Amino acid sequence: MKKVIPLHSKLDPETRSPGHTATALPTGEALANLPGRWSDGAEQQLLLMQRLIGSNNVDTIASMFFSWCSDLGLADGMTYEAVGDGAELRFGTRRHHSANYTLTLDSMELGRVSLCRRERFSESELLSIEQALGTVARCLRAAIEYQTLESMVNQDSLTGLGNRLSLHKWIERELSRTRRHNSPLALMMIDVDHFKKINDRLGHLGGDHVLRTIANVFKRSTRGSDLLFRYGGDEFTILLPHTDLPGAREAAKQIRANLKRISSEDFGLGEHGEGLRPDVSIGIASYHAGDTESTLLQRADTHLYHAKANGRGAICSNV
Ligand SMILES: Nc1nc2c(ncn2[C@@H]2O[C@H](COP(=O)(O)OP(=O)(O)OP(=O)(O)O)[C@@H](O)[C@H]2O)c(=O)[nH]1
Repeated sequence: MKKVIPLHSKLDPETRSPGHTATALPTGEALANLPGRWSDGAEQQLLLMQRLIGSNNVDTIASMFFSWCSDLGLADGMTYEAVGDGAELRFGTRRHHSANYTLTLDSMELGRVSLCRRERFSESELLSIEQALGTVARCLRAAIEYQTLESMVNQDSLTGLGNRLSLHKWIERELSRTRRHNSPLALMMIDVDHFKKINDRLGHLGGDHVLRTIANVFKRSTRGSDLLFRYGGDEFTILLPHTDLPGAREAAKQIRANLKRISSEDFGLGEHGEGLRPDVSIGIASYHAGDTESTLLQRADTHLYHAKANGRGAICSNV
């Protein structure tokens, strides 16, 4: 029969037993005086902690917890449902008996864990799992906080693309990869045409919606390996690793073609309709031996300037 531990199980060590930290590892004299069963348990918990310490990635923590459970025969399969986007990670094999937990720590939601096994879970096994989940919860909280801070530092909050700071980091990384492997690299500078007019007619919030919609077109029009950034205002940069100039020009054409497919309603243009439909100008530079971040950016910017000067809605590059 299916054994299910209800969601909102007593997992938070602070609420599980006030004044008693269920997941705290006994140390020194206290550990020496514990009965064998408990020192075995403490050893297992210590092993888990050693695996988890230093990991600031939610997926890695979930995977390490599952491998710990699996090594101890505590689970054949596991799912972890993250908070926020609800992304689900699956490990091992699905089985009949399950133990389900919602992880919270100090009122912060940390996701749902469901462990499953062919055999029923015994009370002492469930206790071990719950103690371990206390440790996992602390590591998850630190990882989630770390990832939130990291995205605040590197992400543009309006569009979800990388910001200028992360562009700087990625160009450096991709340039050294290109030099090492002698592989092509291209960079696009994109500027929305007459965006001031759009802003003036739709207001700042309407303008923001147009920028977000355009950014989504960039995401859909490029490869998973391409790196997208908002350079600032209505200007964007796309870094295309392993892409030569003809490839980058194709990608730029695809972006403009996909922009044309967006309806006026989706852009939120209201009664202004087609007259206000946004287009973009694109300047492309491909890597030349000796290029640095600034020479690559400068060349793409010069080509963008020519695209603007040529009447906008154009793509310019070095060939
Ligand atoms: N809605 C919105 N507008 C922004 C944001 N950042 C910058 N802008 C506006 O973007 C507009 C950029 O306009 P300009 O740089 O003058 O260029 P343009 O009107 O696009 O003209 P061309 O580039 O020459 O085709 C300005 O009106 C800025 O106020 C933002 O985050 N949201």
